[in-house]
Amino acid sequence: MRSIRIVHLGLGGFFRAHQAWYTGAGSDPGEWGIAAFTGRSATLADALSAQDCRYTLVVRGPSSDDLQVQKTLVSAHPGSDSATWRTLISAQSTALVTITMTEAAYAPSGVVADRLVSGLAARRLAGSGPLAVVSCDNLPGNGEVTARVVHELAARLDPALDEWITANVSFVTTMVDRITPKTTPSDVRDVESAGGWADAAPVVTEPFTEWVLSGDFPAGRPAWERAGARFVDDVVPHETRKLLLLNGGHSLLAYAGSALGHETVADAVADPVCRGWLDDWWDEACRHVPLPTGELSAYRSALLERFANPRIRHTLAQIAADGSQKIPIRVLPVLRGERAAGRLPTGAVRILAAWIDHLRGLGAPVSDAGAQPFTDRARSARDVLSLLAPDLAADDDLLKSVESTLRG
Ligand SMILES: NC(=O)c1ccc[n+]([C@@H]2O[C@H](COP(=O)([O-])OP(=O)(O)OC[C@H]3O[C@@H](n4cnc5c(N)ncnc54)[C@H](O)[C@@H]3O)[C@@H](O)[C@H]2O)c1
Ligand SMILES: O=P(O)(O)OC[C@@H](O)[C@@H](O)[C@H](O)[C@H](O)CO
Repeated sequence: MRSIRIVHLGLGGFFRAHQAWYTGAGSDPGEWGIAAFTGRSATLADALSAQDCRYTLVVRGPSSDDLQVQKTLVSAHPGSDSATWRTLISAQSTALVTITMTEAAYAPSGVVADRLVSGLAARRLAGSGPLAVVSCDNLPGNGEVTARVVHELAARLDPALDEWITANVSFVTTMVDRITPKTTPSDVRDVESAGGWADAAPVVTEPFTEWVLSGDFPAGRPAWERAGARFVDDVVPHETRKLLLLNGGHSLLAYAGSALGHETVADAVADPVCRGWLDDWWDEACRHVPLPTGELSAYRSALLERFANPRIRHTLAQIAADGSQKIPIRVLPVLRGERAAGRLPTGAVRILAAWIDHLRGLGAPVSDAGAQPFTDRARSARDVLSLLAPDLAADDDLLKSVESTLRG
């Protein structure tokens, strides 16, 4: 019998390639079972439930696949099943809540705050004691952000609950990394012919994986370090490296690469023009990552190989989504740092200009719930900048550089 010790919010591809894989590799069979909830729809929960929650993880290298059937998922639920959510969070055996919901879900009173506060209120009433909440989204200080939105909502609804959360809930900050594109119908067909069973919900991921965590686990945790996870006092240097170099590089390719007609990350990095742009960006970004130069050079080389993996079809359209949430995290810190140092960073400017071009209709389509105020202003780079980063809007040299880089 697989007992549920972890409840996950945001049942998608990444959670199944990353946290679920670490949990399977870092614990004995049946020891740390996971119950997972989708954001909204029942489709994936139903598909997984129909196959006893097992699924194939396809670890796709540049020349071959390694298929591994994953068994740590015990139950899968639609996000709308809030009664089961509260019951599972309230269970004494539950030690961890993990989250992969996208950046946009961490808005004040947004879905992450709402679900966590309702679950934690039920746990408090059940007297089930402390647990850890582990955010695995691409946000700087994701543990602190989660704590902030949860405390804000709880304090407004019930100050006694807020006090209980302070005393009982540990918010762990993590850097997560494993490139995991959306599963396609052809992935499903390939897994059926190679794996020998009709898996309706396989996940394709790259061989590389990284997880760096900082925080307390008052009710215990799997031995994730057995699978290579690292526990550190300070996640910041690791997350800055990853968010600026990997995610910032992805955003560059998503906007500037798709405007050149490229469809995937691998297509874009095979184009010497995009490669040159990536180098410009990485040269600038590296100046703002507090890690030794040698470490950054090695990371850049490895990253280029990962991006170039021709068998991983990571679409630029998927990465381009939610730019209004991602640009401030992935690009603005470098832009601000470079301007403060008196430099005009062409790599960062290119990402900003390419994002404005994307808002104007060039390249990947806009898919972003927060885009409207920016698309309304997209004809004026000054207006976009004023809304995005009011502190930079009066910087005429920067503005001129953005305007002269625009294509649309
Ligand atoms: N895919 C990757 O390579 C990768 C790598 C590192 C980190 N991540 C993080 O994991 C997140 C999820 O990635 P994924 O590939 O699993 O995506 P996915 O689309 O497969 O799954 C995301 C889940 O969250 C839900 N969701 C998303 N936004 C929501 C919202 N605003 N409200 C309610 N539900 C919402 C979706 O319905 C789905 O259940 C990313 O946004 C990122 O923060 C992904
Ligand atoms: O997942 P998002 O939407 O935050 O960003 C898209 C990609 O940049 C991202 O998913 C990377 O593939 C990932 O962060 C690699 O670990």
